[in-house]
Amino acid sequence: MSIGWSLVIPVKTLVAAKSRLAAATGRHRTAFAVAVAGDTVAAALACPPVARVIVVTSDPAAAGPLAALGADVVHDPDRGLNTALRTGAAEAVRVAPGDAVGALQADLPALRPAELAVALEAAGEFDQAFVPDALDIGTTFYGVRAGMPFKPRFGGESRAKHLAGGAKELCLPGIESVRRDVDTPDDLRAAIELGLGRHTAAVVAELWPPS
Ligand SMILES: Nc1nc2c(ncn2[C@@H]2O[C@H](COP(=O)(O)OP(=O)(O)OP(=O)(O)O)[C@@H](O)[C@H]2O)c(=O)[nH]1
Ligand SMILES: C=C(OP(=O)(O)O)C(=O)O
Repeated sequence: MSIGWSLVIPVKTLVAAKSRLAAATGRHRTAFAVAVAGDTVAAALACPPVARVIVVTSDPAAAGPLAALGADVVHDPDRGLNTALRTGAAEAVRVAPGDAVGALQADLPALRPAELAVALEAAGEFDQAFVPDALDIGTTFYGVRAGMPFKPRFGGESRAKHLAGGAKELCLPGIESVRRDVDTPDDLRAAIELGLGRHTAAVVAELWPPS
């Protein structure tokens, strides 16, 4: 039987978000950050093993639209990314102690529910597991089985940190959209190739109207 998952999605304060895309997105930068998080949340909620999505943010301008999509929102204590994730995970365990708990980055605008389901099914085979990002440097997903300690090590070269922490690296075919985080203009081009979700596609159409 497949297991249920609570997914924690961290969204940083919008004034600081997507700084590496500031030049590319201009005055649309915060709308872009909310749209990318919106597509990530919507795809996660559409993934059958996902029982709930818990967004951790201290920014009301992100919390409102993401709650409207169906996410639960937990306030970020603003002590860094891994503290935000642990805060969300504690809420997940409180509401659903029998479910697995995962952290999913908020910058996956091409995320496909079926590909996320493949990754979650594989992750459920291990006490702790992770998905490396498209560049094999960072991490897009880290998760633990119910009852296992949740020890996210995101930030910088987090693929190596998760490996060192004993998490199983999930090297799976067919999960490109789970690995496709968007931090730079090159990342955005690659995500456009995969196919953006509707929120991000709308902002990109504002940025670069079809000629
Ligand atoms: N809640 C919360 N989320 C965070 C925090 N720091 C980073 N994040 C989130 O973690 C993910 C990766 O964040 P970063 O790559 O550091 O930031 P970014 O806004 O995506 O991009 P840059 O500004 O270019 O670094 C994104 O989903 C962020 O929203 C934090 O302190 N709190
Ligand atoms: C924080 C991370 O991601 P990013 O590449 O978005 O900074 C990470 O991969 O651990």
